[in-house]
Amino acid sequence: MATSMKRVGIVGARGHTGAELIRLVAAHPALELAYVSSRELDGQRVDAHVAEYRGELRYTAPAPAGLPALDADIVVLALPNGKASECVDAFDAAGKQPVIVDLSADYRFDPRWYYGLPELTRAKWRGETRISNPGCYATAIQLSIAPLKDVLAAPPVCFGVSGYSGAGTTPSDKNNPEKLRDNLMPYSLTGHMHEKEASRHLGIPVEFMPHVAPHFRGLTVTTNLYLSRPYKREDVQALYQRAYAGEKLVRVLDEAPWVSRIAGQHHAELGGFAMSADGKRVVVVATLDNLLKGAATQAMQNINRAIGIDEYTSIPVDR
Ligand SMILES: NC(=O)C1=CN([C@@H]2O[C@H](COP(=O)(O)OP(=O)(O)OC[C@H]3O[C@@H](n4cnc5c(N)ncnc54)[C@H](OP(=O)(O)O)[C@@H]3O)[C@@H](O)[C@H]2O)C=CC1
Ligand SMILES: CC(=O)N[C@@H](CCC(=O)OP(=O)(O)O)C(=O)O
Repeated sequence: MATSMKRVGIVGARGHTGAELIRLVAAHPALELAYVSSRELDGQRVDAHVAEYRGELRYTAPAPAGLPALDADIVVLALPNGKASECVDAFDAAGKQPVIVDLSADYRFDPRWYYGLPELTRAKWRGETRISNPGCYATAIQLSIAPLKDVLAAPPVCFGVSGYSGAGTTPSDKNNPEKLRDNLMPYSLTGHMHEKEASRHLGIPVEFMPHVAPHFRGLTVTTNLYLSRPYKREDVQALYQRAYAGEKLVRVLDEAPWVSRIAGQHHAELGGFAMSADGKRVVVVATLDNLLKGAATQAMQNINRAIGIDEYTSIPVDR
């Protein structure tokens, strides 16, 4: 084992996002797993559940108070919403300060935490080691709106459709394949957490209407933007191309992207740019894999930056 390897602990590693993180860490040249936690899989071998991981590690189920003693350099919290603070408090109480990346919504409104959506907030990082990872829809919404946010005549309206892995593994209507068959399930049509999150971080009000669909992974956000003056389609598209020039994980397309093409991919796609006849309304379509750019891949970008290595290490970015 190379001594320069940083050790990662994943708390909530049985879940969909935890499993994706195990894959990314397994492929990483500078990271190794210190521990992966799951109450349900306690004692079982990791390689029995995540084939990409090769090693002897088994899942364990430490209580939050036991986490600091496990001595990870980086701790990823992949727990349901509302569960992060007991872990964070345990590190505070023990006087330990690993890099903590929280995948839940718990710290997305806390100014003491860095909100890590690198393509939009990279310049705001001040060396914080507490990083709040954005929500999946909130990532797609912000990437869709950011290039035009200063020329809008009204709040953007975003229609979202997610695969059901977005609803995690705790059984509910939103991840029940029986109830989703031949169905599109609307929910939280006003006031969704990601509506508040995107509004807060863009600094403008955003309206968001989520739905969940029968596919497993990948989401689409279709956003209607009213513009304060007429634009030509090529000018809008050029604005997006400029905004994301050099971004390896954001691709600006001509046509509207399809969710079926983004499953398993690490980047987000933006396209469509359908203009109204008067040039004062544009519709932008975004897709991303909610478990990757919407969660684990974005967390890996944030971890890489926090430990001072290339942001894309271990993330496949081939075109
Ligand atoms: N799924 C997605 O697309 C995205 C999810 N997120 C966020 O990431 C986090 C994880 O999501 P996801 O992987 O989908 O969730 P899952 O439901 O798939 O996994 C949750 C994990 O937490 C553990 N867990 C569940 N309940 C508790 C509890 N009460 N106390 C301690 N551990 C618990 C589970 O393991 P065990 O029960 O075995 O201990 C499991 O490992 C959530 O906050 C989610 O909002 C963010 C972006 C996208
Ligand atoms: C389909 C589905 O249910 N999706 C989840 C979003 C997943 C996510 O990013 O959640 P957090 O903001 O909690 O991290 C939802 O709408 O709550």
